[in-house]
Amino acid sequence: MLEVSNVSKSYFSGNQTRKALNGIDMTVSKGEVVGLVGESGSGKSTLSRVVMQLESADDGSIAFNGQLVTRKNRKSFYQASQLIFQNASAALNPSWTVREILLEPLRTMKGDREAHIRRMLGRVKLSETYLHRYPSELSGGEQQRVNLLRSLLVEPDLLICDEIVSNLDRLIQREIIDLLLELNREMGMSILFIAHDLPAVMYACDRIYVMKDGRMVDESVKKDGVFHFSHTYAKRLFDSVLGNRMKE
Ligand SMILES: Nc1ncnc2c1ncn2[C@@H]1O[C@H](COP(=O)(O)OP(=O)(O)OP(=O)(O)O)[C@@H](O)[C@H]1O
Repeated sequence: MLEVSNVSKSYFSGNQTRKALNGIDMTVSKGEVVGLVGESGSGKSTLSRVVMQLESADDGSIAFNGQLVTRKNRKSFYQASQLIFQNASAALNPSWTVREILLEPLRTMKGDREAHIRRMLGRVKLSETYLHRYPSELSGGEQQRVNLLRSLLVEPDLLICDEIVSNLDRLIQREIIDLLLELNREMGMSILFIAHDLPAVMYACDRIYVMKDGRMVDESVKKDGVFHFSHTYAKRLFDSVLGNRMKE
């Protein structure tokens, strides 16, 4: 479904060039939940922005269902693929009600948009009473549900979640992750789950990529609930949490 091939990206600042992405290969197949981890600054968010064509790659290609994704055709890609960020409150327009926020992505939809929203509210376990509230009247977890729902309304095939549970407490984190997994099972939606929280990634994902200094250094598929890494850095990273897993 999503195929990232040999993608590189450099930034220039203060007379210096820094390679944020260095020959990255990554795939996400239909219905797969894939994790992307790595220390701060390893390039995870840059990769998600390049995939979404919010920034251009210097080299390499992004393909979705066999079609090359470019800045020119990114609008049609956005029907099939959605990106959500960590900071839900910043992503939601504070002067709009939840109803207005949710109507916005459906501007071009034909048919009963309000009915579609009411149907989808249940999926993220919010009631209709929330429709008239403003973002400031919602808890962090509720804001992230609205943010998530806004992305789900267009029924994407792929959801890229960039640190979406980082600011939430453990219980709410678990609720949001379980919600994502339910959507994955029921709608067959693929998920690229970018996070620092290794126990959460190990719990949620079928396969995990590990990035370091702009390179993809390791990859592992979950077998009998366990991941096996071979790269020294990845091993060290995951060994430190083995006794501390988010229990299924
Ligand atoms: N707009 C930019 N201009 C210059 N350098 C940038 C820019 N965006 C990112 N970088 C640099 O690129 C590298 C990768 O950053 P990126 O935000 O992708 O890392 P990350 O793995 O997502 O980190 P974190 O986990 O802290 O969010 C870092 O060295 C960062 O300083």
